[in-house]
Amino acid sequence: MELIRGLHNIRPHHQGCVLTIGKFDGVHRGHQAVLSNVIRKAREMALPATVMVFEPQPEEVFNPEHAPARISVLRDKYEMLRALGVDRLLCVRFNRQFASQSAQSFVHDLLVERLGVKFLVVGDDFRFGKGRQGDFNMLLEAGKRDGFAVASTRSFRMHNCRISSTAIREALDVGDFALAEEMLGRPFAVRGKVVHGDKKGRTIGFPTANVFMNRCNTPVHGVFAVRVGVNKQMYQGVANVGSRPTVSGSRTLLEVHLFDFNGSLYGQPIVVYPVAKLRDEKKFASFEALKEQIQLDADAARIALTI
Ligand SMILES: Cc1cc2nc3c(=O)[nH]c(=O)nc-3n(C[C@H](O)[C@H](O)[C@H](O)COP(=O)(O)O)c2cc1C
Ligand SMILES: Nc1ncnc2c1ncn2[C@@H]1O[C@H](COP(=O)(O)OP(=O)(O)O)[C@@H](O)[C@H]1O
Repeated sequence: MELIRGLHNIRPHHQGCVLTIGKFDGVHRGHQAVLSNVIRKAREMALPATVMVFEPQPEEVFNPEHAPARISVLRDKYEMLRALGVDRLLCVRFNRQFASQSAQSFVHDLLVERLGVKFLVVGDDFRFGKGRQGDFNMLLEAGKRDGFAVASTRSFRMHNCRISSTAIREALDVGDFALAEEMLGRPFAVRGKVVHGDKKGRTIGFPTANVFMNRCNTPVHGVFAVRVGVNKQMYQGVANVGSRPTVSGSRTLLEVHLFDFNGSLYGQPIVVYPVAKLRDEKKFASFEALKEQIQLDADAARIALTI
């Protein structure tokens, strides 16, 4: 899959595509259904299946305090789209200047002139351009004029519920990882590289591999029983996602203690699968009290992992 990073990297040979535009946060089963239609159409028309995403996402620019947590960071999205068979990922840098262009110019200058779209798939509630003035009907009109077809996606339902990134975030928030997995079509995971911390964990018998959380914004918070993939091996463990109020931490970290493991993980990529939520993070009166609680968490995690 080709990654086109920014509009300035679109070249004349990128003319002609079957295109879909969206956030694709989580690349869940609803997204997967849309993408498989895009790919089928692209193969039929002998054109590249192209996905346009915005980075950062519009809410993160306009309303950063209230932007929803990401289910998948761009890197994970890239991997999943590639695995599904998408040919090109166009990642548009979203900022106020980009957002201020008119709906007409977005369609005509970008979609038609530069990308040469022949078939466009968007949700029927898709809005775009300055003041969100562009909508599905405007795309249909433009398509008649400029020679491209437009199709809308229908909601993908499961147990009579619409699968959505919001529904998945809600499931993750309450620790319903089985439901999140059903909607995602794979288990939810947090990935990252192990960084150095304060070296306090080892002094209480719980060394923890620390991973920075992207954008300090994650859909899971608290203490979890987890499975951890390191170097093609799976371990069990207990993890905390939070800001560590007891030791006056600030930025959000994932910290994971692996059971029955003794070695160095610094610099290694790890993948952490939460299995059960044990409790919320809290501030303890002393580090000693926190240590006692972590021992209880570890015991509870071992039990949760055997069920
Ligand atoms: C299972 C588990 C639960 C934790 N719960 C909390 C908590 O409730 N509150 C808190 O302030 N820190 C919590 N922590 C974070 C500890 O403060 C942290 O692991 C310790 O300070 C060691 O940090 P270091 O890895 O940077 O040395 C938890 C850590 C683990 C592994
Ligand atoms: N069972 C284990 N679980 C997690 N990390 C471990 C384990 N055993 C050894 N380590 C190593 O110890 C480091 C964590 O020790 P810690 O004292 O908490 O230091 P830091 O503050 O740098 O995370 C990990 O990054 C990893 O390299």
